[in-house]
Amino acid sequence: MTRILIKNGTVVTFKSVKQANVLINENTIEKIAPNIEENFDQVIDATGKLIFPGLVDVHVHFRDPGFTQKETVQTGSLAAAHGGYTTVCTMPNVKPVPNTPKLLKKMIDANMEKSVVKIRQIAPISVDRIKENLNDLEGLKKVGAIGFSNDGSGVQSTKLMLKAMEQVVKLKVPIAAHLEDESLMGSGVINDGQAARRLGLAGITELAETTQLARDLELARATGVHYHVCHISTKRSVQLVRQAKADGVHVTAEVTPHHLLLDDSMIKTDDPAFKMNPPLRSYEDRQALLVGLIDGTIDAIATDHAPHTVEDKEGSFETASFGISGLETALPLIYSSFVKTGILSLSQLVQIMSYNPAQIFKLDGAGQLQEGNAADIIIFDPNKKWKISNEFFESKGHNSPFIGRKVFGKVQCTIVNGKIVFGEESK
Ligand SMILES: NC(=O)N[C@@H](CC(=O)O)C(=O)O
Ligand SMILES: [Zn+2]
Ligand SMILES: [Zn+2]
Repeated sequence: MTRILIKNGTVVTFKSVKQANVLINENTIEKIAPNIEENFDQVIDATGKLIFPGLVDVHVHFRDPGFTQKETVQTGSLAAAHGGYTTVCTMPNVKPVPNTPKLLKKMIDANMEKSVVKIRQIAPISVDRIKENLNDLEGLKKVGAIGFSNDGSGVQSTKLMLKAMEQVVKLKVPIAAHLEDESLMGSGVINDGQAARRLGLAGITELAETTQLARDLELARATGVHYHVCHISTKRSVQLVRQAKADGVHVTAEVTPHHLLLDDSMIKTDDPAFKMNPPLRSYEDRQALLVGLIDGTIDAIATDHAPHTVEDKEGSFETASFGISGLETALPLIYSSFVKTGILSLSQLVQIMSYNPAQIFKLDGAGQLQEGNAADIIIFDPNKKWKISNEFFESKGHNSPFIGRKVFGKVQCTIVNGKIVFGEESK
C-alpha cells in the first residue's frame, strides 16, 4: 500500500480554488480536506504551490510507429509528464496508418506498455487518412478508438465526410477535423498575410480553413454528429463556430497555445520554428481566438504537439516540416500570459486544459480532482520564473518558437494513477 499525502497546497478544480490536503491511496484520490490525520508513506510539501487535476491534451503526435527519429511513445509520454499532462490523445498519422482494428489494437497495446501517462487513441476516418474509402469505424471503436480524425490532411470529399459522419454519430464519439481545402492551399507555407509578402513566401489563405468548416458545420447539423474542430486559427472560423453553437449544432473546438500567443507580425525572418499548419494568422485573428476562448466558443486548449528532428526544421519555410513541439511549454505559457495577467481565472485554466478536453472525448474520470477518482494530479509552482531553453525538452522535438521566452510557473510533480512519473519526489 502506498499512500501519498500532498500537504498545504491550493487545490484548483474547474469549479473552485481551496486550501486543502490531498491523500492518495494506491491509484485513487482517497480524501481532499483541510486537515488529514490518516497515515501515509510519503509526504509532499506543496506550500505555495497549486494542485491541478492532470492536464488533458486531445491532440498530440507521438510519431510511433514509423517516425521514431522524431518522437517515440516513451519520449513523447515523458514530455507529456514534464509538461503536466496525465492524459493525451494521439493522432493516427503514423506509419503504418492504423486503418484496421488489428493495427489499431497493436498501437494501443504498445502505447500502454511504453507510456508513463495515459494515452487514448484517435483512429483514421479513411484509408491511409487520404483515400476515399472509409475504414471499419465500428471495428476501430470496438478496440478502443475514442474518436476519428484524418489529422494531417483535410477531408477533401464532401461525400466522404457525410458518409463518415453518418456512421460516427451512431458510435457516439466525436469526429475531429483538420480543415484544409487542398485546392485552395496550393504550395502555401505561411499565412497569406504581411509576413508572406515581406518574406516573399507562398501564402495559405484563411479560406482553406473556413470553407471546409462551413461545409462541415452543415453536414454536422444534418447528421447530428459531435463535430470537433482541430487547431482553429481564424477570426471567421470562430464566428462560424459561435453561430453553429447558437443554432444547436453539436460542435466543439480546440485552439493551440501558439495560435493564441503568436501571429504573423512576429515572424521577422524566414525561420521555420514558426512554421506550422494551420499557420500563425494575423493579430486580429489571434485576438478573436482569445475572445472565443473566453466566451466559450472555443472549448479547450490542445497543443498539436508535432515534434520533428533538427534536420526537418532546418533551412527555409519553403522546405521545412510543419509543426512545433508543444507539450512542455503549454501550461507555463498559458499561465504566464493569461492567468497571471488576470484574463483567465485559475478555474478557467483547469477548465480549458483539463476538464473540457476530457469531456469532449468522454475520457471518464480525467480532468476532475475529486475523491474516488484516479489520482492523476500535478503540482505547479506559479512563482518560478524561468526561460524556455533548448535543453529543457524531454521530447525529441526541440522545435519551438518559444525558445528564449521568459515564463512564470513550472510543473514540480506529475502523478499518474497514484504514481509519481515526473518530479523531485520520483527519485
Ligand atoms: N500541425 C502541424 O503543423 N503538423 C502536424 C499535422 C497536423 O496537425 O495537421 C504533424 O503531424 O506534424
Ligand atoms: Zn492538423
Ligand atoms: Zn495535429
